[in-house]
Amino acid sequence: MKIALGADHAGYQLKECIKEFLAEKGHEILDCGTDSDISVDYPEYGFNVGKAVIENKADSGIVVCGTGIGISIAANKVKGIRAALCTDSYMAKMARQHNNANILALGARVIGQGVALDIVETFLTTSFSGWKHARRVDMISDFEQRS
Ligand SMILES: O=C[C@H](O)[C@H](O)[C@H](O)COP(=O)(O)O
Repeated sequence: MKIALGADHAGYQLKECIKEFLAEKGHEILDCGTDSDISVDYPEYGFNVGKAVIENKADSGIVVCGTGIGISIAANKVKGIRAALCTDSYMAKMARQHNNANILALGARVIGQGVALDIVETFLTTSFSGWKHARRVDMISDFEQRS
């Protein structure tokens, strides 16, 4: 898979760690920045990853900031993006099975590295269940299109 990664300064270290983890598993990485832990503004990186996914430059995206909140809000402003902030593997599983999330958001100041990598693994290996969940996700997409 090709995965777009983005983070602010607070998420930079975890992004680098995820990058290494994904590369070891043979995934292709599209690094949307930031490239150091010098203070930056998270919205830019959320928008960049969101756009990369919507423009099919990546199959899926991962965004990281201090809490995962700001960067997920930003990514969700890109039409068609369903970014899910997850703090454990169960949430990651549900984000894919029930919500067909196309971006995973993580909080580098909230969870440890081991938990983060478990979440990433679960997110990337779980499929959307469809069925009644597709109807609900379609309701969100329809609302978004009408807005
Ligand atoms: O939701 C926002 C993120 O958690 C940011 O990473 C955080 O606000 C950055 O804070 P600071 O600029 O104080 O490091």
